[in-house]
Amino acid sequence: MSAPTWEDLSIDELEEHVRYHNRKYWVDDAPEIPDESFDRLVETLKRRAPESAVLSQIGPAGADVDVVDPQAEKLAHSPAMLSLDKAYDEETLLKWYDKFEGGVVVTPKVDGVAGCLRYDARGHLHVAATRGTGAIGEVITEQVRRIKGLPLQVEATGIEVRGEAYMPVAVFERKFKHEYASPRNLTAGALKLKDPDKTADYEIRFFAFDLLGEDFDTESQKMARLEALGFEIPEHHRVERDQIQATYDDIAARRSQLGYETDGVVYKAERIGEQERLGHTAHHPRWAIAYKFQGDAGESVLREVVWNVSRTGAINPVGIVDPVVLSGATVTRVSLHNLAIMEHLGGEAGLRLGSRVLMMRRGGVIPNMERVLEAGDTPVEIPAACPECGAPTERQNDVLMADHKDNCRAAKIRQIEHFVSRLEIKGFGPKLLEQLYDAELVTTPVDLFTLSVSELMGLERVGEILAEKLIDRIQGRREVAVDKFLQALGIHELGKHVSAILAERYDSLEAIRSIDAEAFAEVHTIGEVIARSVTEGLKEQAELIDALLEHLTLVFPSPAEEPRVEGSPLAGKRVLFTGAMEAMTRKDAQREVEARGGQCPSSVVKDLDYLVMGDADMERFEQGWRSSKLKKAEAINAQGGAITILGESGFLKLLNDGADQ
Ligand SMILES: NC(=O)c1ccc[n+]([C@@H]2O[C@H](COP(=O)([O-])OP(=O)(O)OC[C@H]3O[C@@H](n4cnc5c(N)ncnc54)[C@H](O)[C@@H]3O)[C@@H](O)[C@H]2O)c1
Ligand SMILES: [Zn+2]
Repeated sequence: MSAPTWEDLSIDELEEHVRYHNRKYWVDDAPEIPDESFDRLVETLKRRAPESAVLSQIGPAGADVDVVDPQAEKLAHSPAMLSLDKAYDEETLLKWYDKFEGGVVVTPKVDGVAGCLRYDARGHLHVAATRGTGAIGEVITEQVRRIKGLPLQVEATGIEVRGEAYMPVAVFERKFKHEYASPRNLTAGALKLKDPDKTADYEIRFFAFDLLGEDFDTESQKMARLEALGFEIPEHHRVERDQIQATYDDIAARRSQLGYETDGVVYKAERIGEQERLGHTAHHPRWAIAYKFQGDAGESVLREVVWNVSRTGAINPVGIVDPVVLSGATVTRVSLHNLAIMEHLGGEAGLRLGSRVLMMRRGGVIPNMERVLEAGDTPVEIPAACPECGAPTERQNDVLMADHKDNCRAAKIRQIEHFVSRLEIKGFGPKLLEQLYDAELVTTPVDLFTLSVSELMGLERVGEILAEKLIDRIQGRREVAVDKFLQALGIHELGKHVSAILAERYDSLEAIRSIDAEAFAEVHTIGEVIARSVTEGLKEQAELIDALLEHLTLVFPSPAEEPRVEGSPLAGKRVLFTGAMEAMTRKDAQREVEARGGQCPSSVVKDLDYLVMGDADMERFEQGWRSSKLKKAEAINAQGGAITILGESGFLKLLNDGADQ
């Protein structure tokens, strides 16, 4: 199957797409399409409209000056740090090769962040900068000093070294792969951290491949000199015309073993004299070219859409496509996420079977249907009933939902899953629950409480130790706070907030079960819809509730005010908790803060004093992970806020400080 095309776009549309994605990549650091797809897009524009002005605006410079942070200290590059010309086949490459004499040097194209390092007259690193717009970069000297293996002093005077900062794949896999899309974006982020000490945690490295300030006859000599000065250099091969394609094939074949991400192979004229003769355009040197890898993307045809009942009860589409090889693996199934996303993919006409589609592996992993290249003619049928239980479906905003019947396996498993998660009974993931359901050991939440060690041990991959642990956890939840219990019932609209209100206003479950919908609707923030859903839900679940009460004791909050701790450092402070802590629930932590005269706003506000999270999250935070709350707190601090970010241990210390006095 051929590689992706953007053939069906007009020239205006092509230009618009190029500009849009170029900005996403360079300004927002958040590309929406794989590089390969972007390169194809540019190629298509180049072929269809070689004179298009947009072609000369690609790259950081074309994304406007805001590539460079206006607040940052800047460094002017001289000569400018340019892009590379691109080739996608041997023919183009050979045409280029024939323009000069003396062969080429071939290196992998390192997919990182370009930068330059200047060493002063005594050989000390004195300034480092990003490529930025190519003409002007951001100074990142202190961050670059934290790059491991980079010489801070060299036996040379007044030189400039250029190359690529990158994150080794092993580091990405070990520390970041669950949280971040790509090592490249992470590298860019690590080099711009406000606190340069944190840069060290990213274990960034630097490949040098250019040296200014000394003269050489050949590219090979330059590489040898860089190495002698103590720089890490990428592997490089001196080759002639007949080896051009073979060298590419060889590097491509070893791509996954290189230890760093590469997006192609770079060829440079070996003789510096030839390089000077050829010169450069405003965009790239004429003496170098990048032959980019292909294969993470491919075309296929959508044949069928099947529907899965998801964990949330939504019925979601999965596309069945003609086999297509993406990054070396054959793909035939692709999640279409939900009804709205599926419809959006198909444009106005909706997604149709028989459509020619562009498939990609994002970040080389998860197959995704990127877009329809040519619409098919058979509309996808949206199921009128749940494929598992036959309950009628109905659209709810973006998803197809159904009021699943009692015998709907998927919906039942989901109900149990919700129950264990609200009761915080750890260890019961979806796989285990499916096994328990299919073995008819747990078909309702009540069954959990009569489950035995030997029954659990009969399941796949459950040994005695695990079985005992799991049973202990269930038995350890026989006393449960009433609000948790209410949430665990999985009644529509009876979530955290409403459960808390009920727990506070009533002191018995009987009272809660007999509340009057009309009266409840009057309660602040409740209203008619919620009141009706909750009261009806409690009636519908009467049987389940009765059965659960055979096993559970409900705990109501004690109305007695906790004694106030005087003189606490938390008095008058605003504290927000995020994520999970070990020693106490968030709610308990909030009570402790309030007992000390502090307040707990429900979001990151300007005058927040502390943002508190579990120690595990704190550790991740120190390694560069950022939740949206953390990002917001940092943004507020950047504008003069004074939010202290604390781990659980730090918070406990603050709590106890008060008690000491
Ligand atoms: N996904 C998107 O939406 C999107 C949008 C815009 C650009 N991009 C991607 O950005 C890149 C284009 O940026 P560009 O044109 O400025 O850079 P480029 O791809 O032309 O490459 C130039 C860079 O390659 C680096 N490089 C790595 N290894 C090298 C080696 N061995 N020898 C010499 N240089 C080496 C240099 O540091 C230089 O900065 C492309 O990969 C493109 O796909 C993607
Ligand atoms: Zn169903």
